[in-house]
Amino acid sequence: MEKASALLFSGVRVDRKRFAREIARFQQPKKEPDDLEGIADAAPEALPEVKANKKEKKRKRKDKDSSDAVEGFSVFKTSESLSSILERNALEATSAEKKDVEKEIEKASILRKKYGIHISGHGVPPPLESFAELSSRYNCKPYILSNLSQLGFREPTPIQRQAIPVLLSKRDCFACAPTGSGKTLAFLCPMLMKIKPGLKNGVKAVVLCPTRELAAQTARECKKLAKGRKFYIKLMTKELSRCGDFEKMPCDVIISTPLRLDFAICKRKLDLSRVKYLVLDEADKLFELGFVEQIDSVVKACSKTTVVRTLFSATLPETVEKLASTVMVDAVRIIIGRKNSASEMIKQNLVFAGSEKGKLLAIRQSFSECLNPPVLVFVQSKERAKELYKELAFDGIKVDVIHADLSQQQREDAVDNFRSGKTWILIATDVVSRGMDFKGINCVINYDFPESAAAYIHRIGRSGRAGRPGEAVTFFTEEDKPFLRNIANVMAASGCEVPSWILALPKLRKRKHHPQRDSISTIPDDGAW
Ligand SMILES: Nc1ncnc2c1ncn2[C@@H]1O[C@H](COP(=O)(O)OP(=O)(O)OP(=O)(O)O)[C@@H](O)[C@H]1O
Repeated sequence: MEKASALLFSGVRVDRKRFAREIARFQQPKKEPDDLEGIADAAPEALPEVKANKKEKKRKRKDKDSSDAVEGFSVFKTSESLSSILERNALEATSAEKKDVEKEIEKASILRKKYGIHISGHGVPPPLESFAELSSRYNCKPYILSNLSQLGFREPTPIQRQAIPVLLSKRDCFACAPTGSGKTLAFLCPMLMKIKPGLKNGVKAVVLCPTRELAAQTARECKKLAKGRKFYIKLMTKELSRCGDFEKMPCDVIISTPLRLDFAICKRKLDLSRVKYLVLDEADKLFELGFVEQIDSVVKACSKTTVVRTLFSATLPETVEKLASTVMVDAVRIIIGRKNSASEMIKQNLVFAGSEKGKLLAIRQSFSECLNPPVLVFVQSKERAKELYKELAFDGIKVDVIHADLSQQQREDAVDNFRSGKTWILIATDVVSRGMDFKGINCVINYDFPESAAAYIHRIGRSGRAGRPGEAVTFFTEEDKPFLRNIANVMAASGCEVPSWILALPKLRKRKHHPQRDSISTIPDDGAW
């Protein structure tokens, strides 16, 4: 991660000469009563960071949007929240006004408690009580409310209640909420409310996702929410990134993987200097080494001083927060429930299968006894995905497979067929473990033990979405045993029963588990058949 940190944002710097006056202003000591609010509401593990943040220099951006592009990140921004109004008007406010504001703060605090919302950062705007507040508080255009209603979304989910007001007040934001809890809408809704459609001003918003499938899904969701307004929402396809004429093409929102966007920036001169809104979805994945250079390039290209940067994921390790905080300005941190935990809607089980052969027997037996499609089966590599597919297809089950060796069209078909019910069982590598919203998956089977607790949380999070119940079964063999504890901790934290001997296993320093496994085959290795 250190190497990543050195590489990432290496080109970023603030023009100190140019912003000398502002820097001097913000270096002056300033009373911050709102931090107390953050501490009171913060999740227990967030507290040390809140304290640490207090010691940091507070940076603010200019009040008004400015199209001035600087190389690097800037600097000033003010959010007009209740708490900052309280601070500003402390002296003049009448006692009646003060009481009103105090009441509002208390109301916000009660709402946060009710929905398990933990925040840190100063001057955090109160959560939404309902979607109707989008218009009463933020002047939301009717088309968005009408689209929300058509999508059947009656109430905001907890992450939407808090993240939408934070992003509408133009604050940078780290958001961590369970899988299937509506994070996509939490960043798309304020994004569409904040930008204006039209040919002028080029690209206004960028959403980065780690896989093409997730980028395509997010683009579709964005179009649904934007229905009725003439937004140009572009999914960055391979063809577009290689041949797109971005100077002529109207484009308000780009949704892309890092590689394709970086390619378009470098080779097709895609101009992102007027982007107002940058989302890194599945941020912890994007901050892994393979993506770092491309993320750096995109972040630098989004050079508008007032760009709002936001990171979303169901798992946000501290290392990622630390790295990202070097580029975030005056950010708000939102955690729903417990940080880095699995959705409580999923019933989780561990199954000892002994050996690789035992796993094949166990999955066959479970499908023959009770197959309740749709079922998603994860394996650790594309080779193993192909092997398991051969075995199960031979059993005459409606099974399909998805992995990185397939063409784009084959991957899209696999996803579509699974969504439409043509495929009952989808065997997959981790290409679809994050973000994919396959509605109504009944069971996720971790045929191969996941490489980490984070991978486990995302994989099983393909079921139990949007308040529906789900189930997850994880096979383990002798060689997986030393890694059981990490997963068992996640299970216990979300209320599942775990045998005590597993929780008593020694802690492991090694985080990732990628064992060499025997191939998946019914044919014995000794060739006796
Ligand atoms: N307010 C809402 N009311 C009801 N359903 C909602 C609401 N917001 C989103 N949903 C639905 O919840 C499901 C999960 O949403 P989404 O895919 O955004 O989850 P997520 O938190 O991003 O999950 P992941 O961490 O796996 O990416 C989707 O089917 C979405 O349509």
